[in-house]
Amino acid sequence: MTATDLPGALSRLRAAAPLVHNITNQVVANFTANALLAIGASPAMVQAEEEVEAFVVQAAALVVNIGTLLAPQRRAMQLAARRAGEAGIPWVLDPVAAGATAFRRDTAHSLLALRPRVLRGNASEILSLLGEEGGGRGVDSGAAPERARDAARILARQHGLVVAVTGATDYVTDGERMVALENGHPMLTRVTGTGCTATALVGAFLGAGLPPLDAAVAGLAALGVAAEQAAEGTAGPGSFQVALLDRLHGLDGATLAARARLR
Ligand SMILES: Nc1ncnc2c1ncn2[C@@H]1O[C@H](COP(=O)(O)OP(=O)(O)OP(=O)(O)O)[C@@H](O)[C@H]1O
Ligand SMILES: Cc1ncsc1CCO
Ligand SMILES: [Mg+2]
Repeated sequence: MTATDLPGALSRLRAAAPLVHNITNQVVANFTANALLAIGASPAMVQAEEEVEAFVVQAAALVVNIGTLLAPQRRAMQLAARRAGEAGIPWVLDPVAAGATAFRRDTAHSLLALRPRVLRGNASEILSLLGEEGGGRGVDSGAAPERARDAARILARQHGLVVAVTGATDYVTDGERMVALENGHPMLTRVTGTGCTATALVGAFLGAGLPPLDAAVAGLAALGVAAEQAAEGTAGPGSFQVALLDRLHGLDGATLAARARLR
């Protein structure tokens, strides 16, 4: 995956308009649904354990995010992830605050065992999944993404998936290749749920049929470039958040390729 592949990835997403099934947290449900619509996907937030298996098979991809985890929701996540695996529907895991409590840690590990195609977290979350001290504070990272690069590579190999660690620089690895992305803007840390949005966008590219590494790079690049554009001339987090939706909607392939800083 190089910057020149990004326009094709974006057109593919918009042509497919994939139905993305989200089981996510109550903080970001509205914003991530809007971000998915803005980029050209079709979001649905469906989390009752009674219906997630019947729903997920209608979707192109599943996004699982443990941000405001409750026991019934955890059961729904496990049911949906297992069914997605059986049906060959790709899914992405966001292990929000995985190191903070045993409940989150155990849930994240049980979901990892169900083989998501992509795991996306901040550095503290990725470190904690490998049993290392990640220094997280609640949902926020206390470590630089560079510290979690090795952990990401090991987790990717152990579980046979793609791991994306986000921060000032994002790193995406399948255990062999390592792509670094230098897009984004500090304002992304002043609005809640931008990591969750990154995860959902990765889900949209998975749903468009991209291979996991390409989907992760495309999702993070799209968010990073849209955020840079959104930050131009906004006064603070409120207007930035609104501008981010506008920029995801207006994002074009040529601009994405020109502004993406991949190495
Ligand atoms: N200092 C920074 N400069 C530029 N971009 C950043 C910076 N920090 C984070 N980002 C970007 O912000 C987005 C969210 O990443 P982050 O690592 O903050 O996720 P997170 O901690 O899971 O967030 P949340 O829990 O609020 O959803 C990513 O696209 C990342 O590249
Ligand atoms: C603030 C917050 N608390 C639980 S999930 C969430 C959204 C960012 O991860
Ligand atoms: Mg997060």
